[in-house]
Amino acid sequence: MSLPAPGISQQFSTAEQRGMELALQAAGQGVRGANPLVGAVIIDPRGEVVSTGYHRGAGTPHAEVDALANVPSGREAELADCTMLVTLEPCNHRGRTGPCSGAILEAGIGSLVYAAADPTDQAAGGAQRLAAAGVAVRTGMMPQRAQELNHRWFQARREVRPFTTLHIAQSVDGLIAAADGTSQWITGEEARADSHGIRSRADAIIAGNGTIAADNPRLTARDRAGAETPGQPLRVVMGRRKVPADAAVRGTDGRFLQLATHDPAEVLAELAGRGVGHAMIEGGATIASAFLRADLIDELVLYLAPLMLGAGTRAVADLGIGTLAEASRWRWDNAGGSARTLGADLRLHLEPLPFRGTQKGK
Ligand SMILES: NC(=O)C1=CN([C@@H]2O[C@H](COP(=O)(O)OP(=O)(O)OC[C@H]3O[C@@H](n4cnc5c(N)ncnc54)[C@H](OP(=O)(O)O)[C@@H]3O)[C@@H](O)[C@H]2O)C=CC1
Ligand SMILES: Nc1c(N[C@@H]2O[C@H](COP(=O)(O)O)[C@@H](O)[C@H]2O)[nH]c(=O)[nH]c1=O
Repeated sequence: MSLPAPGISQQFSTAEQRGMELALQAAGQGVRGANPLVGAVIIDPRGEVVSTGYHRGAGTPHAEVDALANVPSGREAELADCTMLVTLEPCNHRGRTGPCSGAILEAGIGSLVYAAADPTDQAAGGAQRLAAAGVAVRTGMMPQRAQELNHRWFQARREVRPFTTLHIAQSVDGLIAAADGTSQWITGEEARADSHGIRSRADAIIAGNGTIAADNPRLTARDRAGAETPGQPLRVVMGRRKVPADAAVRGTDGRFLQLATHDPAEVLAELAGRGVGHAMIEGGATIASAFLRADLIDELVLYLAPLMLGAGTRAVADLGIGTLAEASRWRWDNAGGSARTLGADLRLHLEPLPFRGTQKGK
């Protein structure tokens, strides 16, 4: 069986289109990070949904495997007559989880439609493998929607750097520290627990030397009881002054790295070389602004606390924008929710506008 060239549209039934729509929605329940958002839906020959699945982040089952696990017991034998709609080409490699192409073959799915091709060398080739094994494989359905869903993840892959999340905990008047430099704590316990969730998923946490001097942070991922969670991220300090020997960020586990540079691209290249797929920037304002100026932030998680400081450190410093037409424009990111309350605070989730080719720093 030969595959159509990606992008060549084919005829798809209304039920298949509805299925892909549901798969895209399911994908949005996941979390952004080292892996893209992916959703999968299995429909039967009548067009009824048999099961739905989505990927919950690096290290958890892929969407196709989740959808297969959600097939109601007793219906497994029907899968040869069913179609799986998946937002990204099924992977073909064994990463932290097994290859999806293998799981699909084992389950006996008869037909598969995927929206976007997987651009990664290790993962690509899943469609060919399935087609070669006799599965009816089609693509060309909603490719733009699927590309846009993960547009910054695809960009990060193309640029060979980690997907990068900027975390900001600020007052309603946009400050991350008071006039005397104190900042602990602006956000409450619920919001901070959420931040630790991001830390625990990230492969590296980056802070600037200013934050190290002001806060002496540990930058570890901890649960609500204060215990370190398994698989700690690398703690990275960006700056030329040597981090003091007794700084908490050094820790004792060897997972500490100082990069004596002010260039965000250099930091991300170094981290990519060390296998970091997801980096989280925890401030302060100077390094956050440097990453923003270079258009290297893929996701912004902004916690807004109901307090005002009037004077202090602004969350973002000069971005080199002189007039409104040059504003750095973003959009609300629905993946995992674009706005929700966490205790007394608000959690806002944003992503850069897709395809903004004229962004400064590009
Ligand atoms: N509420 C929140 O979410 C957070 C608040 N904070 C607060 O923010 C404040 C610290 O912010 P800030 O002072 O901006 O410090 P930063 O943490 O951004 O560190 C700035 C330092 O990092 C080095 N550096 C790295 N990259 C660059 C660059 N591109 N340009 C210039 N310097 C660079 C320099 O040190 P060197 O001279 O060694 O090269 C510089 O002095 C503290 O008060 C802290 O409490 C911090 C994090 C989060
Ligand atoms: N002030 C502030 C944050 N500040 C961030 O947390 C760091 C302290 O980390 P640790 O020592 O590991 O607990 C600090 O240096 C800064 O990067 N985070 C938040 O979620 N809310 C807040 O109000």
